[in-house]
Amino acid sequence: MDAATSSHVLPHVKVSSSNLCNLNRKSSLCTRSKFFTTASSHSNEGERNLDSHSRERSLLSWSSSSDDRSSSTLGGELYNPILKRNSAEKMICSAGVCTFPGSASGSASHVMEERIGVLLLNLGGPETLHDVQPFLFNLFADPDIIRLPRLFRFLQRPLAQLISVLRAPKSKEGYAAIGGGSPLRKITDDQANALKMALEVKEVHANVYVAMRYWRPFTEEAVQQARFTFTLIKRDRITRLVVLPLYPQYSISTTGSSVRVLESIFRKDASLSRLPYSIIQSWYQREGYTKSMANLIEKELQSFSNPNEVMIFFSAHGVPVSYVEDAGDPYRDQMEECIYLIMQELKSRQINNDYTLAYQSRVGPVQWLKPYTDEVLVELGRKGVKSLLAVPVSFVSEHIETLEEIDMEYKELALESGIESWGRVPALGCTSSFITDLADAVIEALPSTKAMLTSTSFSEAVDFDPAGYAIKMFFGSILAFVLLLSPKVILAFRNYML
Ligand SMILES: C=CC1=C(C)c2cc3[nH]c(cc4nc(cc5[nH]c(cc1n2)c(C)c5CCC(=O)O)C(CCC(=O)O)=C4C)c(C)c3C=C
Ligand SMILES: [Fe+2]
Repeated sequence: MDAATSSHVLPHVKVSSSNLCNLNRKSSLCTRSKFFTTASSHSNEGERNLDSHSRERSLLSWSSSSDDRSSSTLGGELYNPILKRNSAEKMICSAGVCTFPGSASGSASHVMEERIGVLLLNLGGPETLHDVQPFLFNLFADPDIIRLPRLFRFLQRPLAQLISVLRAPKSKEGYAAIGGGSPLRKITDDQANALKMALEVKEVHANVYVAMRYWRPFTEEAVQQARFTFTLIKRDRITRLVVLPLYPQYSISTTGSSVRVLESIFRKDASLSRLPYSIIQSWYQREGYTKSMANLIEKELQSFSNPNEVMIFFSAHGVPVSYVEDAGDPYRDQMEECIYLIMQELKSRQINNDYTLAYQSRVGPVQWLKPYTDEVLVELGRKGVKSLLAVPVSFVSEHIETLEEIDMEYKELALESGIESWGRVPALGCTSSFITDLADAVIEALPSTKAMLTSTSFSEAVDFDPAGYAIKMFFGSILAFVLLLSPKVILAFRNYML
């Protein structure tokens, strides 16, 4: 994982948890009455089995009960949005410092200080052409990208080396065509800053961090790079973390992979394993996202001479079919639901265009999700479709697959196939309605943060590896025995030699 950071130290504000709520609402945040998110505090809930029923779907609502009025140690008037998860569980924020019942420091007798962190997870991309092959190596060395049977896992890295070397020339061409590198890091950093600002507007002061899965400017190993981010999270003494993958839909190959690495780091680190955190597994179903996408589509349709006749062409990054059919990846289901929700939103605005969904960017010899974007474009041209609006839907930043694959390759193919008018919806990037909604998602996820482990002893117990312990004990005993006897052994040896 790569780590770019945008760290702003939280104000040191202490609030007594017995002096909590003075609900003087100043923000639009508090006008919402109902919404839901898909936040989970356990990755294993999310990693392999994330159909819409098994995911934790929590209905949250804002409360403005006057019972919660009080003053804080800061004095003066406070703004305290209270987030209710259920009647027993409340998050209370004051001047950016939030209190949560059930947290170790949250008992009424404690004066506590919460430092909120948000960790954005993204894929990362090579920043120069020189980075392309090592970036591809990191990608293909990921067992969630090339899924080898356990028995053949030892081949993962040699295979990654081979494939990355073979793929690099084609990838380099693509990156060269978009200016010599991926724009992903800059866009993600901008999104991190925008999210921080959006949270500030809602009076939630948070540090926002970025962790990339496969690249950053330094050529370190993924896990070491991630450790860099976590060092910052520890340095900033974050007490509550919301993990927000920048993928609207969950896939084993994206969110699943990043979360797997993140949790393995947490598991091995005593202080991180006690940090309450919550993972927003997917957020394609949020109104803020679907409305923002619909806004972009509506706007772009206006650039056609006959907006009603334009085919809306959703193009999603594909995954191998085996992910969905064998490993239970919810990606396809979520993608279809996502398109449905966006279209519902458009229909509510009397936009009833034809639409279709296809999958792009397949790599390698296996079957990927169908239909394939290139084949559908040719088919649509053959059927007489004249105007087409491409909508990239699996990612919220511009990247090689929008800037090169869609804007260049697919556009050319479409025009060759008989499509006369071509348009493309930009990626959401820092669109304010979208970022504001991500801020809401973060706030909604705060009450469900939960530490991996809760006590030192338990942490030590989980770190305990019986096989390793037995080996260490065995060799340790031999060493101790030798050391104990060594003067005698040396003496005996000397006697023998002399
Ligand atoms: C939802 C988004 C993505 C899914 C799902 C996904 C799966 C996936 N990708 C590959 C192989 C490659 N991906 C590459 C680049 C790339 N992939 C995504 C997103 C998803 N990938 C993004 C945003 C990017 C671009 C980053 C950038 O630099 O701009 C590449 C490298 C580019 C290329 O050579 O085409 C490869 C290779 C697999 C195998 C996979 C699922 C198993
Ligand atoms: Fe990809």
